[in-house]
Amino acid sequence: MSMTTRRHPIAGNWASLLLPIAEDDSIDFEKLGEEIDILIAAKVDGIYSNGTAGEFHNQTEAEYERIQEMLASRCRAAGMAFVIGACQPDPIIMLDRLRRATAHKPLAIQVILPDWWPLTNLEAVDFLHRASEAADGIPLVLYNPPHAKRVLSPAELSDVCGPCPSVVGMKIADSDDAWYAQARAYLGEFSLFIPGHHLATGIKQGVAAGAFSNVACLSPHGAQAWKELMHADIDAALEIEGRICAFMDSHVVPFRRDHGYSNAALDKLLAAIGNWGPVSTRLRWPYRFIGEQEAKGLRERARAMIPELFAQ
Ligand SMILES: CC(=O)N[C@H]1[C@H]([C@H](O)[C@H](O)CO)O[C@](O)(C(=O)O)C[C@@H]1O
Repeated sequence: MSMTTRRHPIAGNWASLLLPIAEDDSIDFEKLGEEIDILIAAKVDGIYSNGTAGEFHNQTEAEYERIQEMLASRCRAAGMAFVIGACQPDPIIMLDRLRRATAHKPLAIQVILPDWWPLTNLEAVDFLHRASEAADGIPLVLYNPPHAKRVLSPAELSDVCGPCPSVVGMKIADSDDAWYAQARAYLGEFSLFIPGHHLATGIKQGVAAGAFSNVACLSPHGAQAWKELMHADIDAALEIEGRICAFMDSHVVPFRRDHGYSNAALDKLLAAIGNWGPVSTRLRWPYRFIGEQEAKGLRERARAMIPELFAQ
């Protein structure tokens, strides 16, 4: 497949569907419906389910089904783009989730590489071929997070995804200028999604198509406005990025670095700081979550450091 035919228009600011978890550890589906409607009203570029922040690793198959059905029906009615995460560490369950996702006709389906015993490149190509067949024409985005068993370099991503034409994008962590140079050299034909708080840098570098974004966890509407500013005035957007990163470094990252909370716990903290919808900081057992009072304590700080994200 040539560079021009693989290029897919998927891009922009994608909001993560976070699960409202009740005190008894059940998913509150009524609140989930409200959350989807709020994200649709925020006019984000798209909504994606079942990322790490969507706790794909900690739900039953029946819950998986109900989450995707709810997202797809509401997005379809509103004309909102959506992506379904079929991600699962177990390849058999992942392929089954992927097959079931195709019925909803999402813009794309996200997969990871099977993640118990790390795959070789040959095994990864084999897996992506089988996933492409199961996806039945729906494009795939490979999610290779920094905590994956194998974190692939741009050259390795090209080796693994190149032979599988259904893979149109990748959701990966960025790094320094040398990484960006490698990404330009090897991954030009793919839509690359990088961490939300680096999106202005990724766009300035000519590499990022968008982000499945932690900034959208904090403020879906504000993250959308910030993304639009990147196309109008990249220097202004970079200046805001500096303050977003400063906020994350001083007030959010320490929960992981110093106290061992998971990335999903951080994303739910961001949503509770933003206070835009019915999502609390609660994660499903056995994962520990950050107390709601921490979020309340950071609301003013976030608004003082990055007012642009909260302007309506
Ligand atoms: C910093 C940031 O944006 N983190 C986001 C990451 C990255 O997009 C991904 O790891 C690629 O770097 O994806 C999530 O974990 C996810 O899929 O649920 C949401 C989280 O908010």
